[in-house]
Amino acid sequence: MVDIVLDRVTKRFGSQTAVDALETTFGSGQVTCLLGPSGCGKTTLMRMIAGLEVPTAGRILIGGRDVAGLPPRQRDVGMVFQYPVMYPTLSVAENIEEPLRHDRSVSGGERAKRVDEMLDVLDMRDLRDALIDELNTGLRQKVAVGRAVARHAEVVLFDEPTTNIEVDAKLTLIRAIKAVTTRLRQTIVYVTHDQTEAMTLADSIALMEQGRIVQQDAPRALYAAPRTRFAGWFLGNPGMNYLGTEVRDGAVHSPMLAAPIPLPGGRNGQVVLGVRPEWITVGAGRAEGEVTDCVIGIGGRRLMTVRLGREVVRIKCSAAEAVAPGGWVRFSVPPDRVVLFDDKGEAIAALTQGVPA
Ligand SMILES: Nc1ncnc2c1ncn2[C@@H]1O[C@H](COP(=O)(O)OP(=O)(O)OP(=O)(O)O)[C@@H](O)[C@H]1O
Repeated sequence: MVDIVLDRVTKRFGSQTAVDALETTFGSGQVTCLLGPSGCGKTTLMRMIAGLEVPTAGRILIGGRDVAGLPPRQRDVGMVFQYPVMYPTLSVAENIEEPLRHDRSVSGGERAKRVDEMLDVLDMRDLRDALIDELNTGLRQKVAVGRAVARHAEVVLFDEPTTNIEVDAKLTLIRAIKAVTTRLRQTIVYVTHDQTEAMTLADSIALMEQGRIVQQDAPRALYAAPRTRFAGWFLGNPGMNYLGTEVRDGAVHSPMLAAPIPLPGGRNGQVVLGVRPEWITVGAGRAEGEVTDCVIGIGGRRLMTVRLGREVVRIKCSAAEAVAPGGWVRFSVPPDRVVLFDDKGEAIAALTQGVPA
């Protein structure tokens, strides 16, 4: 197994910096998801790892080896793209086997074994002899996954492989990718702007904004303890609530808190209190606001929009707890579910809480 080390990797297109002095490691045998808004540099970074784009500055090391100057073929990197290239007149099994035929180190017996392994883990045994032309886009993409990983490359790169797939087939494909990555423990870099996909697949999420990785953490840690307001907003549906909150006598005062939270450093003034909609407890508390909207979400949960003074708070709750628009609701937040941010939008480290379950 190999890790991927990025050593101040930069890519500029003219005056535009697409990737900005990235310095990090993508763990060996792990799935790292590159997540971020459109244009933040995910694909460019991926293409540099693959050798399809040359960095303007910095080094990329795969398994300790500087890959500068190595063409894509010599990098031992498999790839799955949005639009896979396949042989329409060959069967599923033949398509998976095809790249292995070019590898002299893989014997005929070994090839057959790997094709069987792929059909098995992708749950495609029944489709072994089906032609690619007969498959829908979701199944074709599964075959593309099989082709890319059957080579047993040390590194496999996925560039938004589920983008063109219908919703139902998407879940099946994600499950298949999860099964493959868990079984083979290759080092995976997976580009997506779909946070659910990243939360499902990733051992580690590298959240990108404007060519930089702003936070790299396990999905649960990134979700529970965002280090910036951007991270709190980008993850979650909807993202974190942010409320301007007063600091007085060395403590944070908010009607949402049962008691003030002491703030080290003796600062006074304002901080921003961040809280996720589902972390708010409904039914009791000092905060009371008017419900302006209430909609049904995933699993029958309700998303209420509540006016609290001049602020707007979104709250996720059960159907039984929900209050119709025009009604009033009381609510509170436990102190260990609060993230405080300074005026630059950075979490106040001393108060970043542990990762709640
Ligand atoms: N070949 C190129 N020439 C000029 N600019 C480019 C080129 N490739 C990418 N860029 C620019 O670099 C920035 C990063 O692009 P990139 O495609 O890497 O982002 P992304 O995060 O993958 O976006 P998306 O999610 O939309 O695919 C963008 O501003 C883009 O316009």
